[in-house]
Amino acid sequence: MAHNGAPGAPFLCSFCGKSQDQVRRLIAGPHGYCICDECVGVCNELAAEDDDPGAAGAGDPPRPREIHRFLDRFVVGQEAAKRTLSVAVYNHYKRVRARGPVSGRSGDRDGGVELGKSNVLLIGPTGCGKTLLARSLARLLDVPFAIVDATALTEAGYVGEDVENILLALIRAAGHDLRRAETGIVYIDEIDKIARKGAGPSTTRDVSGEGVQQALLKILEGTVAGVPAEGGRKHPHQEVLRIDTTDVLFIAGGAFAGLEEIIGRRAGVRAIGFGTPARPVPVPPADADPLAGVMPADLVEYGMIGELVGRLPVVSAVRPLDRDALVRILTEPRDALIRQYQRLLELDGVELEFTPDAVGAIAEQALLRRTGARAARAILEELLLTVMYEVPGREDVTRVVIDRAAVLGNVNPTLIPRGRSGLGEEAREEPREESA
Ligand SMILES: Nc1ncnc2c1ncn2[C@@H]1O[C@H](COP(=O)(O)OP(=O)(O)OP(=O)(O)O)[C@@H](O)[C@H]1O
Ligand SMILES: [Zn+2]
Repeated sequence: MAHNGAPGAPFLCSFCGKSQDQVRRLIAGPHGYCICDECVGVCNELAAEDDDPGAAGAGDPPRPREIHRFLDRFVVGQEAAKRTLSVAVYNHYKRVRARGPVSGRSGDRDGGVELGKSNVLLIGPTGCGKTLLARSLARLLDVPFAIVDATALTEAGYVGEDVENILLALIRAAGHDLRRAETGIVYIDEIDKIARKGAGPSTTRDVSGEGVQQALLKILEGTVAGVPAEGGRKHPHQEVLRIDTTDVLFIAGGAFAGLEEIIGRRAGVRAIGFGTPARPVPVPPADADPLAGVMPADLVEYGMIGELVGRLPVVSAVRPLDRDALVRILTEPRDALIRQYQRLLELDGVELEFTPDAVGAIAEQALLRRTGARAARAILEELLLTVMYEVPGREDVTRVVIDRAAVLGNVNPTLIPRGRSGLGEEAREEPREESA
């Protein structure tokens, strides 16, 4: 290591040996050691790699079982989707590693075998964990994650956003580090809303969804895309970022309302087709998920173009959340909704307590709204509005108890003052009609 001891001698970087006039900046440390700006940069990169174990390159990708276990910490139920995603993600990052870094790649082949991408299509009702699954995967792998809405996209030439803007969202999520962006995950929400016009029950778009689907093909498959650095439309004077999407994992999600009927009809047609079937068509059990048996042809009939379906080879379904699942979502995950509000009130020095039947009542009310766990948040928000309004500044209140009656809106939550410990009926606040 160069040591800057000799008087009069030029200062040198102790790491690379360059002198002050060969670098932009030379920083002197104690005992005559120095470091130049270039070496600081290298050190930063090394440090970033160290605390970035999931990113492409270092180490083995987590095994499907580990991925599943990690997802369990954040997502309640949806076991089928977790299994499928665990395998798809494991295979995806295994392929990425088998090929090596994008920059040093000779071609897309590995020992002559084409390692195709396994982008994922997640179907199922709204608010049941599709986005959460994708987000949790990105968290596990420590890769950049972007959510984009398919309804905002248009094919080139129409008013709206070019599909390349999907990648801009990813680049931003990667802190404008293109190499890192190339290892990320993109969740494309509402993919069902770009179904072809005239097909499927949900055709609300004016601009042909088919064009958008076409435009998505290349990006999903893997291409070097040009992304306008400022977003919006491409124009000649704009800086264009080049990003290779070969290693980007795309997860598309959509509710596909009405798909059950298409699946059912297909299954039914086969059963009552010409002649009597030689063997009876197996009837799925009554409680089976109707979406679980989805075939590519069903998605095409729904209005997705075949090529796009082909580029989303891994398909899985999330199920509607039942009362039980909603109760667990409210209470179990690390950042469960009820825990969030408890923490919030803790900051005011107040303990927030829900009786078990109160949690059940919240779940039941949420079921009625048919927006999955999203409804639970809305209900809690409405329920706790009075509490969150009243409690700050009320030095006398130490505990708030929410029971079933409070959830059902018959009475206000019980505010328990200092010195009292039980659920005193006399402490219950009367529903108030505040005069302004
Ligand atoms: N299975 C689940 N486990 C835990 N929390 C869930 C689950 N499903 C939904 N949630 C909660 O509800 C919120 C909304 O869910 P999410 O965004 O995953 O819905 P989605 O299925 O992607 O719906 P959409 O297609 O409308 O975006 C999540 O942020 C999460 O808090
Ligand atoms: Zn140096």
